[in-house]
Amino acid sequence: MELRGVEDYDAMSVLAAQTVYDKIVNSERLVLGLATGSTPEAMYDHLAEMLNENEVDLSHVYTVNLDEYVGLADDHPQSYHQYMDTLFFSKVNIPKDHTFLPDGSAQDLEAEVERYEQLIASLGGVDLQVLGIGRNGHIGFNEPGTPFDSRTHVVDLTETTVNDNARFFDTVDEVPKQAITMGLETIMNARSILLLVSGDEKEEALECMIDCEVSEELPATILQLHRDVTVIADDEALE
Ligand SMILES: N[C@@H]1[C@@H](O)[C@H](O)[C@@H](COP(=O)(O)O)O[C@@H]1O
Repeated sequence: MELRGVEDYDAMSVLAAQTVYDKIVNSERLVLGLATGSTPEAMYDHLAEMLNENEVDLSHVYTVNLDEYVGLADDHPQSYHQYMDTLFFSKVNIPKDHTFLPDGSAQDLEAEVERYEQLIASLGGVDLQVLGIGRNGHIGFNEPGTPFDSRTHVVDLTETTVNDNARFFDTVDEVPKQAITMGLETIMNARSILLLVSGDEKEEALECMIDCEVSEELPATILQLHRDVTVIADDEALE
């Protein structure tokens, strides 16, 4: 695991964007795993700017997102579909039919998780997976206790996660209580992982991800077992 410390949120975002940019321009074909949440927001901004300034052709890029809330339609303002459209896809020219997220409004959720896992496999797996981390050490929406051999699945969100994400909704009651997420094995199958961590509220989760014994109770500790993880963390998260 390579740990790169940077001064602040913006420095983290620029370095992350540069890392993804380099991978895009140096690949003949690339499957990018993408994350949502507040952490990667500025990375998407910088990345879109770099790609547009240099008029980079993106026809070789495919994207698969980590997760989506259950029960929110694609056009719901707080759905991850909307997040990705607003913050990234609408700003760059990745072909529309190359971008994928789980369908949280699917009637048959079991069929949907199976479809999504198959889709990732049919793309040839993820080359570079961008990740954030929850305060309780979750990655994607894999909450503490999720089996390490999990594939894409439906999860019940913990109270901590529901409360943490309530800031994006009008009231906490509007936060969905379930989500579809790539599983821990799905994430570990990515050839490279880029984990972004910012802010003092993530300090404990980061410290534990690096130093705690690997345990299903602390999902992010599984990353200690991956061969190619780069962590970009800012001073507040590292202090
Ligand atoms: N499902 C997302 C994760 O993918 C994200 O990494 C994490 C941290 O979010 P934030 O970056 O807003 O702190 O929680 C959310 O629940």
